[in-house]
Amino acid sequence: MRLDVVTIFPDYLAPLDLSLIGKARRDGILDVHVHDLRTFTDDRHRTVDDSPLGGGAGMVMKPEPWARALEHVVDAGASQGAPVPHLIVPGPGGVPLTQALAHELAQEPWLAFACGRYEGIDERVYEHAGERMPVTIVSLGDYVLNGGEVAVLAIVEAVGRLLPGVVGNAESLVEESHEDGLLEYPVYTRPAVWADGDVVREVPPVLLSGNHGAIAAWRHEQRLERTAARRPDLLPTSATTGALADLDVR
Ligand SMILES: Nc1cc(-c2ccc3ccn(Cc4ccccn4)c3c2)[nH]n1
Repeated sequence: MRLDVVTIFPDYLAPLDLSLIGKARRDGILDVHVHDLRTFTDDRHRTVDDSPLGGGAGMVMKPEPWARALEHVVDAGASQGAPVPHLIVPGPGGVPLTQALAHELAQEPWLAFACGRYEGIDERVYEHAGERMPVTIVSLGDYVLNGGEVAVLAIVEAVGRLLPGVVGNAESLVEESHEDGLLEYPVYTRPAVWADGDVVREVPPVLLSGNHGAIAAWRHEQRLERTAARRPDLLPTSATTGALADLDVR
């Protein structure tokens, strides 16, 4: 998979050289290109922003540098088995990043990311790009960041780890939070008895029993309990189920 990232803070994407994503790049699973938006300015001050038309606080990112940058990305990556990338633009008003969306994006051969800053990017950039490639605005959640770079790091990690060969043991991707609608079970390792100062902390005995059926059952119960306690919205409510049954809704 090819990834192109356009940003005014290229160094913000340095973490993509580290850990599993960095290894995926070295293994040729990911091909990441980071572009400095200021490369595509045409004035000696390398201006990327201006005051908002219609007034208001802050600054807005100018359209021309973005149009030039996206044209460069399309031209540079044309040999990707896809003529254009799917452009992902992080924004507080986007569709939520979910595990399902991460799986969808992991099927694509080429993603491009536009990292906005200031109060956002001139709306005509989305129109211009949308006439040339698929564009999706993606939100990490209902809070406001200062720019798109942190969101891109999160999206690249969520998508990249789903690619074959990135995570050593693919089984570890299965019983994770949000993969099958339940939160993950608690995990433990040695020592089985931890002398934490004057407190002795033991692991649940079932985990030491060697009874794999009992361990699996305990872990599933833990997932149900945790989900009910922390994310009841993820559980099919009995009331909802009842109502649907009453309405005979298929
Ligand atoms: N889930 C998310 C994503 C973002 C995000 C992504 C990109 C940009 C570019 C600029 N800003 C700041 C800003 C502030 C006010 C209104 C609009 N944007 C961003 C915020 N915040 N929360």
